[in-house]
Order: sequence, then C-alpha cells, then structure tokens
Amino acid sequence: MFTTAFLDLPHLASAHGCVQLPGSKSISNRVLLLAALSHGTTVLHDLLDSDDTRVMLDALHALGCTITPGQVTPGQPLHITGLGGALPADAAATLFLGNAGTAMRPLTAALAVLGGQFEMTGIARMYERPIGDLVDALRQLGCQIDYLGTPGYPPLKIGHPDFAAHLAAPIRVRGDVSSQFLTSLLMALPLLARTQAITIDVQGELISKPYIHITLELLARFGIRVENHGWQRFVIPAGSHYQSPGAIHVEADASSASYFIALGAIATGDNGQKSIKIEGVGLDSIQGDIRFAEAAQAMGAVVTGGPNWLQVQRGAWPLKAIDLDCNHIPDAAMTLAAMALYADGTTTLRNIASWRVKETDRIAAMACELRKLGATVEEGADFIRITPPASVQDWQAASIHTYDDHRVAMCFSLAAFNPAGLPVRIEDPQCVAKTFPDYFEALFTLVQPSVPAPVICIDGPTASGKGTVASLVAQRLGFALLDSGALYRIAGLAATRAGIPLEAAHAQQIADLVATLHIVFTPDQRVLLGAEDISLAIRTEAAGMNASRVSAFPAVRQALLQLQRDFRRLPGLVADGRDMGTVIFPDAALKVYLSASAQCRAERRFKQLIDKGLSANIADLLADLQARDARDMQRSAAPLKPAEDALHWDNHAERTIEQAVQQVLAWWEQRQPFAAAQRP
Ligand SMILES: Nc1ncnc2c1ncn2[C@@H]1O[C@H](COP(=O)(O)OP(=O)(O)OP(=O)(O)O)[C@@H](O)[C@H]1O
Ligand SMILES: Nc1ccn([C@@H]2O[C@H](COP(=O)(O)O)[C@@H](O)[C@H]2O)c(=O)n1
Repeated sequence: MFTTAFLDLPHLASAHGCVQLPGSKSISNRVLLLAALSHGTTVLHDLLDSDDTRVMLDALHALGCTITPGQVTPGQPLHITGLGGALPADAAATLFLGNAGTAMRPLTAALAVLGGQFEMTGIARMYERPIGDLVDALRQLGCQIDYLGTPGYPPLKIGHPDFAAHLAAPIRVRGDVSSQFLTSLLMALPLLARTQAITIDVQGELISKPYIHITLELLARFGIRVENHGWQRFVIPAGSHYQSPGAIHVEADASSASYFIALGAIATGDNGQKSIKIEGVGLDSIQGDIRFAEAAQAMGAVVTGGPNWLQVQRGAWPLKAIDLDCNHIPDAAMTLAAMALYADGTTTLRNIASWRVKETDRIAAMACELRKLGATVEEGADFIRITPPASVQDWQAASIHTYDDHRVAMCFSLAAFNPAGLPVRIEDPQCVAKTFPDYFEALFTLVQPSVPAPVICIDGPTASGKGTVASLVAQRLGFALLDSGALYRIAGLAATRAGIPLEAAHAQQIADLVATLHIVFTPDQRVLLGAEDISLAIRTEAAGMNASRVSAFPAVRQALLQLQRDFRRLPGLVADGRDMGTVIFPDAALKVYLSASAQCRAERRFKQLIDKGLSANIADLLADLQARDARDMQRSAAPLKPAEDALHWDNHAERTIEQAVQQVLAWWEQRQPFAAAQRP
C-alpha cells in the first residue's frame, strides 16, 4: 500500500492483463458478524483484509470471540468461534469502529439486542454519518441506546434492553436513507426470534435493495430464512437461531471490480486484442454492484463473464453518455462518473442521494474533483451531471483531494488516461485501505504509461549522502529505489568468492559471472544473493573498494546495464550511483549531483561505521575514499561526473539530511504541473 502524502500517476496509455480482486467488504463484515453470533466455528476463506474488516475483527475479539489467526492472513482461512447468540451479563467494552458503516450499524443493533455496557466510537466522519433511524427502530423494541454526542449520530452508549411487551408489534425502520439500518435489524433480530416471529416494516421506499439481497442470502447460509414481502415487510420466523454453516468463501468485491471494468472499457484499445480479466467475481455474484457491468456496457464496454471471472474490452469509443437511475449500484456508480470523462456527451447519474451520507459527501466531492480536471458538472440533492472537457486543451492536470474516501481515490486513477497526456495526483492514496489496500499496485501491473516511468537520478561520490537521500525521496514519493552501487558491490563480492582476481584480464570472466547471479532487493531493503542475505557483507569498506575495482571494467558495466534499467517502473524510480544521469537513465526527469568535501564525507562515514558498531579510523577512511574518488572519476567507462543537466547540491557539513531531501523534492515539484492553488 502507498502510504505517501500523494501519489503521482504519470499519463497512462493503455491497459491489459489479469487482476485477482480482494474479498468483498460487504460480505466480509457481514459473515464476520454472523459467524460471531452463531453457535459453532466458522471457517472463513478469502476474507478482505482492510481497515473496515480490521475494526470489525478487533471488536469481535473484544466481545470474546475466539479468532485464529488473530488477523486476516493472505492465503489462510480465518476460524471464528461464535458467541452462540448470547453475551455474559457483565459484558462491557468500548469499540472503535473507525469509519466503517458496515461495522458500526450492524454491531450497534446486535449489541443493543444482546445487552451489556458498550460505547460505540469511531473517527470524526463517523460522527457525521446518521444512525438515528436505526436507534429509533431499536428503541421501539426496548433497547437502551444513548447518544454521547450529537443526537442522531455516533458515538453511542448501549445498555441492557427491556423487551417486555415490545416484541409482538412490527418494528418500523426507514429504508430511504441507508439500507444498512435494515441490514442491521435483519442481522440482530434473529437473536430474539427463538419463540416468536419478528416483523420489520420498512418506512419509505427501500434504497439499495441489492445490499439487502446480500444480507438475506448470507442469513440463509447461517440458518435464518427471512420472508421478504415485496421489500416492504420482512418476517423472521419463530424458531430462528444462528448456526454456523461450517465454511464460507467470500466473493471478491464487485464494487472494486468496477474500476477494472472501467479500465477495460477505457484503456484496452480499439483492435480487440487486449482485455482486462478480473478474477474472484462473476456475473452470477450475489452482490448488487455486479450490475455495474450492465451500466458499463451501456457506455460501450464489452463485458463477458463466467461463474468467477469477468473479461472486459473497449467497445464504443468515445464512451456513450448515459442517463441512469443508480439506486441499485450506489457505490459502483461513482466509477460511472469517472467514465463520464471519456463520454461523447453529458452523463446524468440519478437517485444517488445516499452518496451525501457516505464516507464523505460524495456528490460534492466528485463534482469538485471532476471540475478540477476540466469537466463541467452540475449537482443536485440526488443527482450529478457530468460533461467531459470540451476539447483536449480543456483538460487540466489536477491534484485530486480524496476526502478519506477510498472510492474517490480509485475512481480518479482512471483520469490518468486523459487525451491531453497529463499526469494525475492522488492525495492521501492510503485511503484505499478501507476496501482495497493494494489497489494502486494492482493497477500498475495492468497499465502502460505513455512514456517510460519517471526517474530521479542522484549521483555523487562515496559518502556524499546519495543513498540516504535517495531512499528518503523514494519513500516520500512512493517510488522504487535503485541502489546501483550495491550491484557493483555484489559483483566484487561474487568475483572474490569465486577466486577471480579483480583485474582487467579477468573482466569478461567477472562479467559472465555477474550475468548468472540471482540478486533480490527485498522491500525491507535487504539484499539477497540466491538464498543468502548479503546485506552486511557488501557494506564493508573492503567491499566498497572491490566494487570500485570491478566497476572500472566496461564488460562488468555492460553486464549490469539492463538489470539497472529494469528497475524503472510505475509510479517512478529514484536511482543513486555514479552514472545514473549520464549513462543509465539519460532521459531522467530530474538529475541531482550531491557533493561534499572529502573531509566531511570521511567524518560522516566514520560516524556511520561507529554507529553500526564497526571500528574505523578517519585518516584511513579519508585515504580510501580519496582513492575511490580518483578511480571512479578517472576510469574511461562511465566515469563519475555530473550530468550536463544535473542540479548541484553541496551537501556540506552544516546541511542536514532533511534539507537535502526537501531540496530534491522541491526540484521535483517544480517539474510537476499540479498547481498548489488547486488544493483545498
Ligand atoms: N546532509 C546529509 N545528507 C545525507 N547524508 C548525511 C547527511 N549528513 C549526514 N549524513 C550521513 O552520511 C552517511 C553517508 O551517507 P550515504 O551512505 O547515504 O552516502 P552514499 O553517498 O550513498 O555513500 P556510498 O556511495 O558509499 O554508498 C550516512 O550515515 C548519512 O546518514
Ligand atoms: N552507478 C554506480 C554505482 C557505483 N559504482 C561503483 O561501485 C562502488 C560502490 O558504490 P557505493 O555507491 O555503494 O559506494 C563505487 O565506488 C563505484 O566505483 C559505479 O561505478 N557506478
């Protein structure tokens, strides 16, 4: 997951390939709660691991469920032993539910029915998301729920219920604000239906019926067969009780599929040879958002599918503008707003009032961000109308504010295919953690940029600070990192171990050896040669000197050339070394040359070694680094020198690491088209 302040998507040209989607959030949090309320142990396969499922799991732990392993682990099922429909009389807990509506609402209902002393808390936005209609419905039953802040909104305090004389009458709940209120009652009230049927009457037109469909399907898997009377009355039969189904497989998230369906419609090109294959969810999905596929088809996508997969290609281009009631696909409909940027006219999405009370006011958010890109947008209480930028010149490079809303972030990644060749900046990209933590990584495996991914080169002599600065710049931008010196160090180490003299006469032998090496840089910055961790072995001063010797051989440099260029990937690369800007990436978007006096560098290296617990002597270090400088600068092959277009930073003794990092980032920012004025 990208945890950077922003993520710059370079302009993207096309897409194709296969993506395996993470589990559905709606299904994951429902089955977690249903398993927790049941008798017996449920084995859950393919659960989503995200912010919203994590808060649910934490809450269930706090309530006393046995859960192994303690968290969602890729490829491993999760075993959850339920509470058997009851809590100890003295049950008490404060539950933090973040911004997860699928946790706050159903847990509130279940705990209000089970009784205890609970505080239901979350982040600030959760306290702006209404829950009053659910609380009113639960109070009709005799549940004890108090508001701890603004009436009608979390945080809440739950006590022990008094059901005397309340169960016989139908429970009334509004269905026109959020279908989660009805879902919550449908999941909680079977706990009271052992001896008598419970009836729920929906007030107003029920919105988002497909989500209720998911709830009913999953309830049936856990032994609760609810009668559905025309989506206005639901009856939980007497004698209902939760029973674990044993094992459940969670479908991939149909809402998450919408971004990749849109990607196929927008970016697979006209010749019909490329496509996006989506695995984990098919046209027979129980999730309502699968009907996004129909909306995408109406806009021109060619969608085929089977039981557990979808395949999408571009059909009509430009896409066709549509006018659609989106009540049945409220979440995925946001993706249509992004597709509307590529349509042949004005697209209107109607009946989406629920957008106003989601993670953010989504109508306002989408309107604001689409306008930044150059679209003309009209918004109403329950609709949005989008006209794409009138011409290529009307597109603007935008820094997209994401409002802590995963769907805003994912939708606007699609704007990187704009016809104007502009990059798109996604602010706070880690908001996708709510449902799809690795969304951008998945996207990057499918897309091709219109020009090679951007590179920032940081060259300079030994101990000038390049490695330190490059690593921090890469972290802040979410870019990959190439420590090219490590490759020469590995070459020197491998040759020495193989007994090959580090002399020009053996250069080809060393180069041949280098070509056979299996080198891996791990995400936690360890270096593996085959299975061996050589991170420390290559960091000695002797290894640096050997690297300097082998690096003077053109054959060795040639053997490492493509390996270095292969580090270039989306969203970008920071490369440090001696010839990054002059030889390896001559087209780099930014080249920086770091320098510092030999004395300053020797002192820094001395401190670095002492801090690592290694013995060192400044005079020896100074002599060594001067020898290395001389060899690196004087060799004929790719000598150390600033690229002609490099920017210089004197990293002298008075300057801090952070100053150097800020300077490089400032130079980088100057080359980006995102106007600071756009940011709210
Ligand atoms: N202003 C600064 N900028 C960068 N590094 C600094 C600075 N001040 C102190 N240092 C320290 O200098 C030491 C040397 O830095 P670093 O290892 O990044 O250099 P390098 O140029 O990559 O060296 P080499 O090419 O030998 O790998 C590190 O311990 C780093 O923390
Ligand atoms: N692009 C590069 C990088 C490094 N070298 C040589 O390797 C030696 C070790 O590099 P460090 O950055 O890890 O200290 C260095 O002294 C250079 O001789 C190179 O030639 N080209």
